[in-house]
This record gives sequence, C-alpha cells and structure tokens, in this order.
Amino acid sequence: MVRSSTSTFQSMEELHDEIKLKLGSKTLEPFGHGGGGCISSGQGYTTDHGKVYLKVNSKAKARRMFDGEYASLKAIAETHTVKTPTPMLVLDNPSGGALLVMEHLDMTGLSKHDAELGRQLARMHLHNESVGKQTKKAEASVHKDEDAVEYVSKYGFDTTTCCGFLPQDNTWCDDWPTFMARKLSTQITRLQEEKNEKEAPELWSKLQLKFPSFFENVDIKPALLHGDLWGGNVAEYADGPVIFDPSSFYGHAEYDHGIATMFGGFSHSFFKSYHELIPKCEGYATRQKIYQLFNYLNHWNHFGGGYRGSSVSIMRELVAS
Ligand SMILES: Nc1ncnc2c1ncn2[C@@H]1O[C@H](COP(=O)(O)OP(=O)(O)OP(=O)(O)O)[C@@H](O)[C@H]1O
Repeated sequence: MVRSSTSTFQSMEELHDEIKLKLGSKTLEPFGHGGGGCISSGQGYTTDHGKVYLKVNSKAKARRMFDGEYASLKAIAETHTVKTPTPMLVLDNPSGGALLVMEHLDMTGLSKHDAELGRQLARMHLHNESVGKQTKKAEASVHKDEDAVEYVSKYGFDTTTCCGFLPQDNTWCDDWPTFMARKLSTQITRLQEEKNEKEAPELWSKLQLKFPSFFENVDIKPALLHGDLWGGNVAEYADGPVIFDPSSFYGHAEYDHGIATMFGGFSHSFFKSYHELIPKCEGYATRQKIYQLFNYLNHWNHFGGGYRGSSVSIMRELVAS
C-alpha cells in the first residue's frame, strides 16, 4: 500500500501521472463504464500491475471521507477474515474534492457466498477478542513477539470515518453505551441545528435516561466493525464474498446488523452462519432498534425528511418500552 501526501495538481493529466508514479505503472487506461454509488462516482483502470478502481468525489471534505475509507479498508484487511479491495492511495483532486485508488474487483451480487460472508463477518467481529486472548497468553510467556497485533480495549477509531459523507466522532471511549449515545446525540443535534427539528430532541432527552438499561447483562467487547454494512456494500467475486465502502470503528458487533436489516440483501443463511459463531444475546432485538435508529437519523441528515417518520417512530417505541 502506498500513501500519498496532500499535494495538488494542475490538470487531470498531472494527476494521472502522479497516480502512475505512486503505483509504479507506465499505463493507466480506463476500461468499462464508469459507475459509482449514492455518494461518489467511480471508474476502473488497467495498470501494469492489474486493475485498479478510482473513486472520485468533488465535495470539499471528500479527502476526510476517503482517508477514513482507506483506514477502514486497511484495518479490515489486517484481520485476514473477509476480502475487501486493497486500498492504495488517497489524493486531492485538482478540480476539487479527492480520490481514492484501490484494487479493482469484478464483483457480482451476493448469492452463493452469503453463508460464508456470515461466517467471515463473525470472524472479523471476533478478531480483536482473539488478539486479546493471544496477548494474555503472550504476557504469561517468556518469548515476546515484538510484532504482535495489539488488542483494542476501547470503542472508537484512530481516524475519523464517514458513514455516507457525514463524519463520525470516533474519539476513543471506555464504555460502549456512552459511545453509542454520543453517536445518536450528534445526529440529533445536527437535525436540531440544520432542520430545526423539535420532536426528535425531546424524545432523545427521554430516551437518554433509559439508555444504559438496553445494555445490561451483555458482555460487550470492542469489535472491528464495517460501520455501513447495507446490502449495497456487500458482493461476491470469483473467490468468495467481499465487503467494501466501510466506515469502520471499534464497537459492539451487533451494530453491523442494524443497517443490514434495514434495506434487505442479507439472507437467512447469512444470519444463521453468523450466529453459529456469535450467538444472539438477551435484548438483541431492542438493541437492533437502537442501531437502526442511528442509521435512520443519519439518512434523515443526508437525504431529508423521508426518513423522519421511521426515526421518530423508533424513538417513541424505545421510550415506551
Ligand atoms: N474496488 C472496486 N472494484 C470494482 N467496483 C467497485 C469497487 N468499489 C466500488 N465499486 C463499484 O461502485 C459501486 C459503488 O461503490 P461504493 O459503495 O463504494 O460507492 P459510494 O458512492 O461510496 O456508496 P454508497 O452508494 O454505498 O453510498 C459498487 O456497487 C461497485 O459496483
């Protein structure tokens, strides 16, 4: 992986020359149709070392978004549990915004590898815990491994990551309910300030009081999360399942199921194989509402009032529970 500086370029040609230099490739030729998702556009290119995918966004804060995606892809890849495109470069774009260069994968919709993705996601969620167990064993041993991966004992991430294009406050926190309440609070404050919303803040002030009760009797260990695991961010390629476009942080493993169950795309086999490795804990269904609430609020902040009804009704339900 090659990380860039924050230099800017005079033209697209210069930008392409910079990418070629950083990738050590003489060629950089577009292929196929350009594409992209709701937030950014993208294009595949051939290089001397294989195919790469350039994800481009012209927003002023695109650099922060792509730095977060780069760090997330890297963290997931380092668990060796589930395939993600290898991130290569983040560069400022001369015409505004930024771009992310990553490995190109020929992806198709998730179908025959759905159960395998369930297993692999569970292994990714368990990875930090297993690092913790190995660390304890190593502490008791006389042979020290200087290169051993370190256990993460808090909730958060070293880099700001964006769910959509809005930044998530990943400042490290010792306690999951506090971290999760802060995530919700940030969304509510934005609605209050930017959309003059009144009812959601009132409901949140009531919900906050009972918030810790939703997490009683659950042993929550920090797990590396994808952070935006909707059906549009999972796929399969020739060798198995793929997850992409993450906005990672260390949090409660159940969090990744929140958005996964909002828009479909995940089968019974996916959840069955996941729960064979991480069984459901008491209170799972209620906590799913909390994790979905974050995503409804985040969609409301991104895309407008179409998500207001779902957000407010979940809050009312949780307040009354
Ligand atoms: N590494 C890659 N290789 C090949 N195609 C890719 C790659 N990354 C993304 N794509 C294609 O681009 C599409 C959109 O990608 P992505 O989800 O990263 O965009 P986005 O605008 O950030 O997302 P979203 O729609 O989730 O908000 C994917 O569905 C896929 O078809």
